[in-house]
Amino acid sequence: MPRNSDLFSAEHEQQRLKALDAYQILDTPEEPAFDEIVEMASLICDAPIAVINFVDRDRQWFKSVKGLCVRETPLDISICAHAILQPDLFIVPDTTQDPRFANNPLVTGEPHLRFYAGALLKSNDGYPLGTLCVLDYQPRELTERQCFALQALANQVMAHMELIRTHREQAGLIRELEETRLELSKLATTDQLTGLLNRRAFEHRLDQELALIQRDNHPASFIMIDLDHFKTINDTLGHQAGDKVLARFANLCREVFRQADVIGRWGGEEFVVMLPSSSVEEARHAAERLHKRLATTPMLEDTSSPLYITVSLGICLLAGSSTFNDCLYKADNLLYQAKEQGRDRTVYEQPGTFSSTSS
Ligand SMILES: Nc1nc2c(ncn2[C@@H]2O[C@H](COP(=O)(O)OP(=O)(O)OP(=O)(O)O)[C@@H](O)[C@H]2O)c(=O)[nH]1
Repeated sequence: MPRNSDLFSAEHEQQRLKALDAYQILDTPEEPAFDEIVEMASLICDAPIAVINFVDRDRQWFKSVKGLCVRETPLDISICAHAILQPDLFIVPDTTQDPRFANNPLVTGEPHLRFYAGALLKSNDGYPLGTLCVLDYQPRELTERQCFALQALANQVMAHMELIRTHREQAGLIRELEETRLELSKLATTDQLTGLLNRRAFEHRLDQELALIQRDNHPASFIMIDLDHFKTINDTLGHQAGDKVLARFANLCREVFRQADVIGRWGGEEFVVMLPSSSVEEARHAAERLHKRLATTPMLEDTSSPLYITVSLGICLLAGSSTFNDCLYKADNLLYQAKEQGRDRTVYEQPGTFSSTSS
């Protein structure tokens, strides 16, 4: 809460302007709620001019105004700038008789203001932000009841501004919560090292695809991929290098497979891909692309010699009659065969038999 002795200090002025900025009221459009208060002030005080006005850095700005056709005036001719330095209602019965205002251009020229009464608009931490004021073209006074009403209306202006501020802050909090929720849901579905879907999210996506397949009967293909001799990479180059390889491999998969294909990290050095509306033959083509790319793309380049890897794959059909576990079992079996047959190859399901292609 500012002390009276602080009222003229530069530091107090800085704090006051900060308090004003916090309401984000300056240069906002006219609003009926404020216009009605101004209308009531004019009516109750029987004054032709009424203004809700805020004292800014080098201007006074009118949120709502009746009886004048401007929305701001320079600070050096502002009567309100004097009003906000007073602790209470500021009344100038006759401006021509007050040495502070007798030469003010608003008094000596248009609109020839003669009477001023301003009630403080105070922030909730006590800073005077502006006034609700009434003005007249002739010298006069306000009754005690009018003074009371003017201050009560000024308090209503501030109560309304507090409400707007609280709404804005709440909206900001809701936005932040939503962002956090999205972030958390991304974390819950993403494998941190590779940025691919994690096992749980992949399973969920595959269940959805199975439900679709059961409806429209367009089978998908499922690929299980395992990096060959990955343990050797960890053992010879370290776990960190192993991590780099996994991340690089995930990026390569993103490039090799189509946008519509769903790629996940099943765990360790095992990856899974679901290719919607694709035959095993189509999946096999994608697998070939992967083998070829791996043969020409080093996974690590900052080693003594560039590191290339190979992978083994199992491909099966994901048909409407399958369950996820059937499919997993089949693909795992096919992958096992690929390893058994010497690695760096794809074994794929053919009706009734399993077939293998070596890369
Ligand atoms: N760097 C790293 N290594 C991992 C991660 N997850 C699993 N591994 C390692 O992956 C290796 C897998 O080894 P194995 O299951 O023996 O398989 P492999 O060496 O690839 O041999 P084959 O699959 O038979 O070709 C183990 O050494 C695990 O510690 C990981 O997130 N980062």
